[in-house]
Amino acid sequence: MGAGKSTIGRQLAKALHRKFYDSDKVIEKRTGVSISWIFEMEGESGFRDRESKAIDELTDLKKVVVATGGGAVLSEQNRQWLKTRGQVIYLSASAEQLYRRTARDKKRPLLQNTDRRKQIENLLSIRDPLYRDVADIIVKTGEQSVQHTVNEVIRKLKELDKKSETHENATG
Ligand SMILES: Nc1ncnc2c1ncn2[C@@H]1O[C@H](COP(=O)(O)OP(=O)(O)O)[C@@H](O)[C@H]1O
Ligand SMILES: O=C(O)C1=C[C@@H](OP(=O)(O)O)[C@@H](O)[C@H](O)C1
Ligand SMILES: [Mg+2]
Repeated sequence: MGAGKSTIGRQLAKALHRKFYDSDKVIEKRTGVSISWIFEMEGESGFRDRESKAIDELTDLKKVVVATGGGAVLSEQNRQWLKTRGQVIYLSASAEQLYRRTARDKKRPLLQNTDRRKQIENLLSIRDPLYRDVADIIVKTGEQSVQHTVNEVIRKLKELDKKSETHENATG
């Protein structure tokens, strides 16, 4: 949360002339209520079920950019879909950066009414290995501008394409 998936994802899609989908927004549009409301009515597990359905559908589309929610990697099935159906970008950030970027947040239920700093550190320590497990590329998001980070993602995606071309040529 606060790494920049929604912000960078939207700009990346623009730059690549692809359609953009944010799984949280898809869920909100579909249900007509907010993510917070879903957490309140159905608990986290109800939200995760809806999220998984959205991830399945969105990762099945071709030539799109998808931003997931930060907890999507908790599901083994979601990780499998992400790994096998597309290229996964891990936008990594320090706990301190995530803390600062979510300072005024009221929309992320997991960050409300809690020691936000501890919660971010805790979630990051559980999730960082999962993000690394699914990621094809990792891009650090620090103090740089959104545009800078988008350019960095595009550069690394090109590198990845080159690598897979070389591999294909070598293996026939
Ligand atoms: N690379 C970045 N540099 C500075 N601020 C950023 C960056 N990415 C996102 N932000 C800011 O951080 C906040 C959270 O970003 P968001 O895209 O909602 O993250 P996520 O979808 O990963 O939770 C937004 O206010 C956004 O403008
Ligand atoms: O990390 C999480 O578990 C969550 C992250 C949120 O999305 P962002 O990562 O876009 O904030 C949203 O899916 C929900 O509040 C749960
Ligand atoms: Mg988001």
